[in-house]
Amino acid sequence: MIGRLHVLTDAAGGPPALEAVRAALAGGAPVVQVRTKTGTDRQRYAFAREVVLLCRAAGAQCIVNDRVDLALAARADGTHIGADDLPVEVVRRIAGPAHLIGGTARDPERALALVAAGADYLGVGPAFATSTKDGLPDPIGPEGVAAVAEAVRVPVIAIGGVTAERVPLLRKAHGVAVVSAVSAADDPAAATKEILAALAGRS
Ligand SMILES: Cc1ncc(COP(=O)(O)OP(=O)(O)O)c(N)n1
Ligand SMILES: Cc1nc(C(=O)O)sc1CCOP(=O)(O)O
Ligand SMILES: [Mg+2]
Repeated sequence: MIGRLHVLTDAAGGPPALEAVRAALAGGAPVVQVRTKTGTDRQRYAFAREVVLLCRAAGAQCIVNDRVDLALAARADGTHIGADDLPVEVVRRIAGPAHLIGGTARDPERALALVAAGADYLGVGPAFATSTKDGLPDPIGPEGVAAVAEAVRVPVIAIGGVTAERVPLLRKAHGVAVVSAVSAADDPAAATKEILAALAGRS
């Protein structure tokens, strides 16, 4: 089963992003997603592999965004697949049954298609407005997240503008994914703990 808090690395990667990963793991993050958008494949592989090793030492799961080849090369636990990446059924064929596969869904229809294709969990958003990623559609709100969660049997991870204060609004989600709430925090370990406490306090 996928963990309830996914801490996504800052897209720039490199030593500052690794520091944030160390802090998030120290704060108890159960899942780290390697989300790099720049650099050579060699650099991206090296970064992913370092994160995998840190996660392994901390007992956390490691997911690689976009690229199943990097995920397998770095021996990550899974891959998160977006609309422009290889199709989920192809990733499943390449990666095998034990590999965790997440897919991005913004509505129940897409969510059902991703699950039918073999997704183990769904990232659903943007739950709230965010400046971390350009070109996103309007926020779907907690109601949009709930509509997807009610349509599928796999865990739904809400993403986009999620903060510890907003976690109670996302009652139907299995968990949440964050970038800035941890990586831009003054104290990323404390921020991670705060989000975990908010998740634990929902039920
Ligand atoms: C948990 C989770 N949910 C959604 C996303 C977004 O993925 P994607 O659509 O591939 O967009 P990028 O992150 O690649 O910009 C995610 N990464 N994680
Ligand atoms: C990478 C990403 N994907 C989203 C989606 O809705 O698919 S929202 C998002 C950015 C999440 O960053 P923050 O926690 O700083 O808002
Ligand atoms: Mg992606």
